[in-house]
Amino acid sequence: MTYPICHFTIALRECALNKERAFYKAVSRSIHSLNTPAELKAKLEGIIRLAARASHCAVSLLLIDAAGQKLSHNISFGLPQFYIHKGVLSAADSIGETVNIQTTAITDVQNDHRIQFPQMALKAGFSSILGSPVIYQEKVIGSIRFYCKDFYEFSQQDITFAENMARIISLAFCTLPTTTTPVDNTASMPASNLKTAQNITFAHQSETEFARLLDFYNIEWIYEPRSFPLDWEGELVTEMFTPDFYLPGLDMYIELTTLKQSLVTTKNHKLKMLRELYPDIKISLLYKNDYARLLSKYGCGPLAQTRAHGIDRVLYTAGDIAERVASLARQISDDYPDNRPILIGVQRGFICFMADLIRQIAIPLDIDFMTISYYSGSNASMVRITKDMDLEVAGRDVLLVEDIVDTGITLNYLLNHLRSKNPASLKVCTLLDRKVRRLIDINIDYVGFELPDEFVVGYGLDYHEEYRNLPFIGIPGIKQNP
Ligand SMILES: O=P(O)(O)OC[C@H]1O[C@H](OP(=O)(O)OP(=O)(O)O)[C@H](O)[C@@H]1O
Ligand SMILES: Nc1nc2[nH]cnc2c(=O)[nH]1
Repeated sequence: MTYPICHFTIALRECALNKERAFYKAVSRSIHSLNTPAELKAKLEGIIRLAARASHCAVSLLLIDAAGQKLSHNISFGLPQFYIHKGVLSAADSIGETVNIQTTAITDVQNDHRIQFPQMALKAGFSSILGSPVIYQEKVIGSIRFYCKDFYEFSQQDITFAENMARIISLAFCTLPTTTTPVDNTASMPASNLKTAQNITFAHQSETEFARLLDFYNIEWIYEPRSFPLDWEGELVTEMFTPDFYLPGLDMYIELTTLKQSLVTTKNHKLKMLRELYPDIKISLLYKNDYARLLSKYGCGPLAQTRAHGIDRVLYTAGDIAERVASLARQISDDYPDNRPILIGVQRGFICFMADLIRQIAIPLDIDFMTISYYSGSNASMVRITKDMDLEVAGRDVLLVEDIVDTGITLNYLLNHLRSKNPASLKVCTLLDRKVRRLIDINIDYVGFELPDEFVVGYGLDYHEEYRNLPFIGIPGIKQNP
């Protein structure tokens, strides 16, 4: 099918008049891509990439599943892997563009009830989101979303751009046979259909390897996100430089280099020019051996890598954890200014968390421990205490510290036990909260991270007693025995 460009002149003019050439170029190029013989997926990837580059946002195409309930990231650019796989998004409870059939803006994701994974948005550093519905055969089939790092009041130009890109995506779907509805099927898609280092076409092997390392460590990256003009003849750009990667977490561009001396010399020259022309831009030229140095800034590195044998990917780096633990410790210090709480740890997974937490708490406190074990009762798994606390709890403020709350069975049992000892107050602090698996609804006062539905190890958590000493929390490659 061929789309005459004149159909879009109004949209093009709107963009051209309203905002930067970047929007105009992205709309124009996306329309042109519709008429190329490329496959649908390649066209959509191109359109999302153009939208991301023009808007300087991470951009994702989310599609609704066949049942009309679940919304999943299908093609995205600039989103970290943990954010893409963060868990099930309910189409009805999500930010609403797919239900209200209109472009929807959220300017502060941390304080908006429509955001289903605020912790993940916080970790990814997103502050504002703009979503516009994608309509196919008069039905909303998904949405294009723009994720901004800044708190941003989206302008009419941004909204017009999002709507135009959504319309172009709808038209791209028109190349499907008319009997097919383009619903999300990412759950059943092989992993290689998702955007990872495995399915981007990189120019060089070293870039593929570097992207895999970044994916492994869950470090957000964007491939070739921006070209910097370096030389001009009049208005015409005669020399450009496109760094290989941008790492939003470090606000740094990375250019990888091979050992070919001729290329290194040219790249060094271009980098020198770039630094002179754009002094605020941080860029590094990396040799292969420099990767480790860079990764160590994230609290991971060669040491962690060797110990991480069998880990598929890192969910929270040592740096992420340290940041969250410090923030929880600040909250706890503020909440118990005068009354020396007792922090109770539950053996054994709590060990790293509690050790780090108490060292960041700025008020006097006591610590104590309990050990529990599980056994099979007549028709269910039961918990029992094999080592109780040593300190007297009556009349004291008690804070129970857990590494993870999953079904809530353990916590429920422990809270009932502690309540019977008449503490003055009883609160719970957990590093990880996997709400999706909850069987007993319990209020948790301090939560480090809301965990997606993944079995995790590291930082005290084990799989058959392995991995407790990893400095990060990751997802093991093995399937967990229930
Ligand atoms: O919410 P629930 O489903 O009850 O699960 C939570 C429990 O699981 C973990 O312990 P685990 O059994 O892994 O033992 P460990 O602390 O010795 O690693 C954690 O420390 C909690 O006590
Ligand atoms: N190691 C580990 N222990 C758990 N206990 C309950 N959930 C988990 C988990 O995800 N990992």
